Amino acid sequence: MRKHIVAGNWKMNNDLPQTELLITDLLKQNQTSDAEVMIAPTFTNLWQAFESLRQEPIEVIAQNMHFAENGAYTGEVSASMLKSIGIKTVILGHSERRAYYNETDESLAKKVDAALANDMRVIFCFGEELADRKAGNEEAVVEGQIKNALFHLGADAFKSIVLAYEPVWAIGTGETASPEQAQDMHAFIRKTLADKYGNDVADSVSILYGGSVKPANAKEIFSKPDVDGGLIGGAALKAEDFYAIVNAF
Ligand SMILES: O=C(CO)COP(=O)(O)O
Repeated sequence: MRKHIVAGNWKMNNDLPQTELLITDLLKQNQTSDAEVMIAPTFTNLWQAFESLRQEPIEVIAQNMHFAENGAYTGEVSASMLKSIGIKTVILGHSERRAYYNETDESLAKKVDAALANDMRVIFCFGEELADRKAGNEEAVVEGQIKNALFHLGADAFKSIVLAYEPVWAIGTGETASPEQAQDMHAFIRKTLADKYGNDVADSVSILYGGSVKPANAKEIFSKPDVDGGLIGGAALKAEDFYAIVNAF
């Protein structure tokens, strides 16, 4: 059975007092589903969030990291630094990082290696832009992003990889992929994995959907057989909405 995962990507939202308030609200919610729940606050609040949730079934994860262990990389944070405060999972390759910070398949491959070398789990994000979909190139784009950043790995490494399909045109726009579009792409991703690594690996990797998931559409999206969870942006900033999504499984 693949794990169901619902992860909240808080992006550059919530200062420390707001982070504490939202965590207090999250802890008032009731979980009725089997999903693993994660939140990704910004770097400055990771330690506080981790401490507040140490005994709770909510994992605190990071939004990004550098591929180097340490050195002259002003403004960056390494895997071992994250690990030293208890963080075990990192989001890599978010489309905002690709678009605004020049992250490429090549730099992401190095980040994935650094995370795995530090025994961290990776939520690897990818997805096509609107122009790609309009041109009918969405599968080729997604396949390229996965192959270039991940296909140097051995099959065993996929125990520590979660995939997150986030079509860029659906992020923060209010426009979601239809449940059928999400299912079609997730099935294609699983087939791409199966062709390279075999069915055992393909069937064991959780594939999350991200892009304007809301309480109103989560149930239908999560009902699709190849959708194993969600990476949630805007709706993760309200505890009731986030748990309505967590409980949509
Ligand atoms: O980018 C996302 C999660 O990483 C999705 O953001 P929204 O849910 O705000 O569309």
